[in-house]
Amino acid sequence: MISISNLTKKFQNGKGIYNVDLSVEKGEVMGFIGPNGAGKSTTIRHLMGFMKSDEGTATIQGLDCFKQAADVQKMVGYLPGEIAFFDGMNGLDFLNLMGNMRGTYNDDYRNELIHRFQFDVKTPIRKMSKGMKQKVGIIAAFMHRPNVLLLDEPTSGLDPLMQNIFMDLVLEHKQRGTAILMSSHIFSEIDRVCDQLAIIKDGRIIVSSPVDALEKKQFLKVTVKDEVDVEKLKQSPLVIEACKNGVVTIRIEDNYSTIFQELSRVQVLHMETYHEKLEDLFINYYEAGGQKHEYSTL
Ligand SMILES: Nc1ncnc2c1ncn2[C@@H]1O[C@H](COP(=O)(O)OP(=O)(O)OP(=O)(O)O)[C@@H](O)[C@H]1O
Repeated sequence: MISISNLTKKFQNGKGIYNVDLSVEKGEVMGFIGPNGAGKSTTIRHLMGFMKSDEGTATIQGLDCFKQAADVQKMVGYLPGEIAFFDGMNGLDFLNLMGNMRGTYNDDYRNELIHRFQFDVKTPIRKMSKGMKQKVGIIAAFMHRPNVLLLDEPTSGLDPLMQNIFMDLVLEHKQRGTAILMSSHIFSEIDRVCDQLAIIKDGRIIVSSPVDALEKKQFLKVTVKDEVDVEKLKQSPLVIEACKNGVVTIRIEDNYSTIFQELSRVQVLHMETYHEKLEDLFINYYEAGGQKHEYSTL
């Protein structure tokens, strides 16, 4: 439904996006992450037809995002990173304006969303907090039940309760077959709702993978009695990820028998398991430019 092929846009300052390939199918949520200035919003703006690429194509449901921008913009639910509001409007005025621009109305669903987000539509936009403005943007993006949603940092400014309501909403739309591309800096949110993940850095996609396929390592942190025990473990066939102050971090790789065998040779004072979080995995990519860090002996 969302398809980007070899998309390249070079700004005069040398920044931009290069050879970006992405596709999001019906009923799929793709998390789009990367450091500040990596090119997430630029990619999403091409999908909305706001920018003409130097090379490559972006299509949504078969429509060319630049050449058929008006049709794309009517169809898609778009939440920009920063929403531009007109002066003097309240929330309801803005939602009405968006409905009129699209020419599609679903008042029952719009009211349901207003209720779910506990949003006071009468508040003038100039008096709204950042979170309230974000709620207006979310309702505007979802209220026509689009087949495609492009969400640029959607939970920015939302409190944890509202973040939960938002994620439930994303899961509901995914269930009904919506294709969703969502940029985010929040790893727990990606873990919870996304099927696919793309990491962009310096304008280039460095990882594109189903979230399930990302290898999340598991570790055993063992506190041993003394340096002699530490040395014994270092000399063993176990994969030692780190050693610090008598705490040895061992990578678990379905080698439980070996682990128990080797631990029986040392005096264990304390032991706990630890799962690598999605966040740890990403930080490695962010810092290493696509090269995963290997061992670190602290
Ligand atoms: N119109 C423009 N003219 C020149 N440079 C631009 C323009 N738009 C974006 N850039 C630059 O392109 C790069 C990518 O910006 P973009 O806004 O896409 O990043 P991002 O990944 O969305 O970042 P963030 O997480 O901070 O929102 C940045 O270096 C930005 O300064």
